[in-house]
Amino acid sequence: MDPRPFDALLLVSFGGPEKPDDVVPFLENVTRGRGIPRERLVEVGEHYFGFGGKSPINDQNRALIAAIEADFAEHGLDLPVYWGNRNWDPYLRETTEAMAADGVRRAVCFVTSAYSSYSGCRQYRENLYEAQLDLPVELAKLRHYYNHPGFVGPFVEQTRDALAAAPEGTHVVFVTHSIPDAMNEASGGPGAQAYLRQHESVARMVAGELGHEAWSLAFCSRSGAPHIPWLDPDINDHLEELSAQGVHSVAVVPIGFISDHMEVIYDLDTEAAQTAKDLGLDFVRVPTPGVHPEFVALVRELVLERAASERGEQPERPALGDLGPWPDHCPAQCCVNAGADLPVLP
Ligand SMILES: CC1=C(CCC(=O)O)c2cc3nc(cc4[nH]c(cc5[nH]c(cc1n2)c(C)c5CCC(=O)O)c(CCC(=O)O)c4C)C(CCC(=O)O)=C3C
Ligand SMILES: [Fe+2]
Repeated sequence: MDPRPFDALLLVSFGGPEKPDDVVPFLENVTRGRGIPRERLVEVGEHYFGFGGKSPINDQNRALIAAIEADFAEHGLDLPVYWGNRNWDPYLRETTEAMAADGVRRAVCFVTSAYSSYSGCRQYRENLYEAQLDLPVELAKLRHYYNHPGFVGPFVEQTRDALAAAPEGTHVVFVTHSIPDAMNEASGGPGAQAYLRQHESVARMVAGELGHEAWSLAFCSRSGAPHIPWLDPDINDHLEELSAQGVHSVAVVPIGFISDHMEVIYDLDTEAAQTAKDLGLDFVRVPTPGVHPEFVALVRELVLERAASERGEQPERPALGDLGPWPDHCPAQCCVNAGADLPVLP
């Protein structure tokens, strides 16, 4: 259990409002310079207000950190765990300042987003670059883990359980966050479409593992202006299509999310569930990894893998499916956002 050269783990996440007064400033943080229409912001604000002005994401990160600390202790891994967000308190910069004051010099970063995209990867690398600027703390971001057994395994297990309790002929709909087509094109490098390919690979793996042939991939949480193309089909349109094709039962598997974010509890559990109800479709939503022990163990395994790699060893790099393990460092033009040229963590 040798974490050297690292002396801390930093959990890096999105952040979310804790109370009604936080909602508008949070949305302003998220959308600064992102060109999101006003109507969309009002609508998304309503989703948060509908849940008491509180996002589930912060409590989920607190639970994940507690589970990681327990797992580290159980395995004799002596590494303090810190937490910093892009859009809400505790902010990344404040956390790295606290880390510097505590004497941390080299921290490994686990980001709560599993796939390649500007929003889920490069933007975090921009944030991490800024967070460590002029501080004596060096940060290292862990590789993407969408195809790690500790991420895929819980989906396989929990989809199997859901199907065992669901009617014969249940169609599996894998769901992730929609992103603009252009963001998908740029993900993983110009024209690489890593975001879509990675999700297709995970969906194929889970369905293949279960020997389940009736499945598809759909998207939720589209925002942006209507004339800009985003990945589709939208989950609600897709449910209508499935119903028209004679499907009478669906299991929705949110492979794009590591825990039950607002997108999951609103866009899937509230909105898509209502669409299914209106169509007379049986609807079950499969859990996200959350604090599943295999997922918690993934964090430790990735930390030790990267530590070994930094020490010049050649650790095993577990990866399922046909895309192979993502490298420790993203390629140079990975997930570039059109128009922006901000410095990033290597
Ligand atoms: C790929 C992706 C992930 C990665 C998956 C992951 O990290 O898990 C993610 C995570 C999240 N996104 C979140 C919330 C929001 N995202 C927004 C806007 C956007 N997201 C986008 C994509 C993604 N987003 C995009 C392309 C936009 C358009 C603006 C832009 O081009 O940047 C907006 C603005 C309003 C709206 O447009 O919806 C909000 C409020 C929360 C918190 C949820 C909670 O509170 O539980 C989380 C974890
Ligand atoms: Fe988002």
